[in-house]
Amino acid sequence: MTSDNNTARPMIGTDLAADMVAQAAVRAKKLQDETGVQPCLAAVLVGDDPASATYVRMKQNRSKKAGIGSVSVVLPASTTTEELVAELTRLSNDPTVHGILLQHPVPAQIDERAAFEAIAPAKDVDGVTMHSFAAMAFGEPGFRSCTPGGILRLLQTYDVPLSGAHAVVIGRSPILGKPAGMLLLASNATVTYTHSRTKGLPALVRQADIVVAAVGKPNFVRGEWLKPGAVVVDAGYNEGNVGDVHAEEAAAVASLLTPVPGGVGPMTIALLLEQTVDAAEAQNARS
Ligand SMILES: Nc1nc2c(c(=O)[nH]1)N[C@@H](CN(C=O)c1ccc(C(=O)N[C@@H](CCC(=O)O)C(=O)O)cc1)CN2
Repeated sequence: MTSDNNTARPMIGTDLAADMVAQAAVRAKKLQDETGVQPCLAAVLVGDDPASATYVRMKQNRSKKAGIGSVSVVLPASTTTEELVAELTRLSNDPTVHGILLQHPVPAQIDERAAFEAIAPAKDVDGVTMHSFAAMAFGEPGFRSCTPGGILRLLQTYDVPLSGAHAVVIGRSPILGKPAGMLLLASNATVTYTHSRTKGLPALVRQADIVVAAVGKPNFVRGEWLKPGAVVVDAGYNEGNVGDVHAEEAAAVASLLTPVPGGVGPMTIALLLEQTVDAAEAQNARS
């Protein structure tokens, strides 16, 4: 239950992410010491969107701290689908590269799905290909889409009961809302997907034990939409470090709430690095 002066407990991603990166660093060093192979992540950025450039830089800085090599490919905003596919195919065939990430979004003229599919499944450490999505949907081992995978880790670490819980996911993007719902379903939650054309959204959200907001609109989810005691995951990364949930209002109603910044964001990068080491280990074992 909550009261007028309820304050939700923050579900902090920073510390957990730091632990994950530290563990990835230990594994990266072990692989390098034993085989001479340093895990390597290639980041592909198309165009000059400042936020995307910042996220790529953050991924590369944290890779470096974890002893993971990084290769950066920056392509002009005028890049065609064919040119991007050719670059991703080249990286897929490069034996010194173990993981590939294509920063989303790409400029409008590019067929983003075609580009994602040019990433070899064995190097899809960002979990964006149909191969990875299918493995996740069937509960098979494979790379998970990083933000949804990070959200699940956070919920598990904070002992949030998932089995039988009603989770409402707001947003249906292929790298966030859709896979987040599938992972919750695999943990036996009852999942309601909602999106821009959903009618009566506040009433649906009010039924949720767990809310995942992945809609890309600052302060979209209001406190009055929430059931008292709900667990609220804010996966928004809007300009100015503002989430999709009105944090102050939500804190007065929710039992657990991810902060922005410091919640889901760091978990996204930590899972990317963990999966890059997974990929390097697997490719080394095969060679
Ligand atoms: N190919 C991908 N593209 C995008 C993804 C993704 O997972 N794969 N996710 C988002 C953006 N994103 C990573 O790319 C991302 C956004 C925010 C953060 C983060 O850690 N934010 C910090 C605050 C940032 C700051 O301090 O400046 C936080 O929340 O604490 C990480 C990753 C879209 N594109």
